Order: sequence, then C-alpha cells, then structure tokens
Amino acid sequence: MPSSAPAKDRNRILLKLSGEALMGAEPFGIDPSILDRIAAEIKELVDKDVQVGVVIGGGNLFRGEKLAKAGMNRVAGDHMGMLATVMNSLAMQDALERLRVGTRVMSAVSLTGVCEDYDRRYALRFMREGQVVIFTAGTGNPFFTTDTAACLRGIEIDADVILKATKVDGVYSADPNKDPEAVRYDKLTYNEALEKQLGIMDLTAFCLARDHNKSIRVFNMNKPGALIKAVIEGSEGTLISCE
Ligand SMILES: Nc1ncnc2c1ncn2[C@@H]1O[C@H](COP(=O)(O)OP(=O)(O)O)[C@@H](O)[C@H]1O
Ligand SMILES: O=c1ccn([C@@H]2O[C@H](COP(=O)(O)OP(=O)(O)O)[C@@H](O)[C@H]2O)c(=O)[nH]1
Repeated sequence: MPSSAPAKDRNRILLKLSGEALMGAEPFGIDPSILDRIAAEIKELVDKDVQVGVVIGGGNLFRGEKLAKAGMNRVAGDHMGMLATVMNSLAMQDALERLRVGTRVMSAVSLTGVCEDYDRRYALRFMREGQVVIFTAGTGNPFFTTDTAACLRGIEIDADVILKATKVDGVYSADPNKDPEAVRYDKLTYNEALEKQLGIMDLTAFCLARDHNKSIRVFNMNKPGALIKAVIEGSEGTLISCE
C-alpha cells in the first residue's frame, strides 16, 4: 500500500474550477480553447514543482437544484450533476495529457473502466510523483456542491490553500453581477464573510474550511496568468482565512 507518511516536500494546492469557467463564451458545455488554456496554466504549476489537486464543477452541464425546479427528483438531478463533473474532469484529463502532464481522475462514486476510485493515499502518492489528480463526482452525495467537495479534498490532502477559480475577480460586498456599487475585498475572515452573508460559496463549504483552518483564495480564471500569480505570488483576488 502506498504511504502518506513522507512530509510534504513541495507546495500543494487544491484548485476548484467552476463548470462555468470551462464554458467560455459558449451558452452550455465546454469551450476547447478555454480548456486548453487552463490546462497549460496547470502545466506551468506542475513544471514549477507544485503538487496540484483539482475539483471541477458541473454547472456548465447540469445542476440538481435547477433540474429539481423543472420537476425532476432532486437526488436524480444531483446524480446527473455529479456525472456532469465527471465529463468535465475527463475533458480536463485529456487536455492535460495532450500536454504530456500525467493526470489521474479519481471519483467519489465507482465508474469502473472510466476512472479510478478516490483513495487519499494513492492521490497523495500521485501528486508527489508530479501527476495532477482530478477529484471528480463531488463528494459522491446528493445535496452537496463541488465547493464543499473542494474544501473536503483540500483538507484531506492538506493543501496549502484552496483556490476557487471563478468568473468574478474576488469576493465583493455584494454579488457584483447584481450590484454595480459592490466593492472587492483583498482579504476577509470566515466570520466576516458569514456575518455579511456573502454568497460566493455555500455555507457548508465555508464552515468546513473555517473549522479546519484552510484558507480559500477566490480569483478570476478568465484572466490569463492569474492562477500562476495566485499560487506563486500569493496575490490575485480575495483571500478568505480564519484571521
Ligand atoms: N459577495 C460576492 N462576491 C463575489 N461573487 C458573488 C458574491 N455573491 C454572489 N456571487 C456570485 O458567485 C459567483 C461565483 O461563484 P461560482 O461558484 O463560481 O458560480 P456558481 O455559483 O454560478 O456556480 C459569481 O459569478 C457571482 O455572481
Ligand atoms: O458533492 C456533490 C457535488 C455536486 N453535486 C451535483 O453536481 C452539480 C454540479 O456541481 P456544482 O453546482 O457545484 O458545479 P459548479 O457550480 O462548480 O459548476 C450540483 O449542482 C449538484 O447537483 C452533488 O450532488 N454532490
């Protein structure tokens, strides 16, 4: 059995990509040029010896909540949402492998012949070997989000930081897509974000990260180079931490 014993020898990050980040200007699905650009930025990190774990959302394809509003059973809808994250993950694995980056897709639900089952110890070993590990199918349970999955896996693999790559360039005093007066924060504590009811992440994800003292940096994935800056310089977007 692989061991998780050796001390962390390199930087390790957990990158959360929203499904919509893969959509680009398309109304649905995946824009191949965006996929390739993000894969190239991930490769740059791997080339700099950063250990990279990735969680990808499925909102560009299906969301259980939306399907339930249209009349579908919520659990069935969430299962579709989780499978949507698997499709995105396979697309990202393909893009990374075309760049010769070793990539494993590890799923929270068994999909024999499609990808591997999630195993924390193997995931750590693969990352130490310089392979990218994509944690797919969210937490494997309905009623959760991939933001929560990102916090969960980020805590499990002891990532230095959870990077939430999204369409906005940080956390604002209100949803910037609805309030043009909203101002962006450079830094925030979890308690401030909770008190102000800032809707950038769901409460389950927030509370999990807070309770396990994991920082989250929210930044704009549409900005070329922002991922590298967020990891290497610790700048870009908004940092949410315990203090
Ligand atoms: N206080 C806030 N600061 C920044 N973005 C916010 C805030 N409140 C809500 N949002 C919304 O959160 C979205 C980013 O979250 P994300 O998880 O990537 O998207 P989604 O919730 O659509 O999957 C933004 O597009 C923005 O509309
Ligand atoms: O642990 C999880 C993670 C995700 N989902 C489902 O998968 C969908 C896609 O994930 P998410 O909405 O988090 O994607 P994102 O907004 O990041 O694109 C969700 O709407 C849920 O229906 C789920 O049921 N359990």
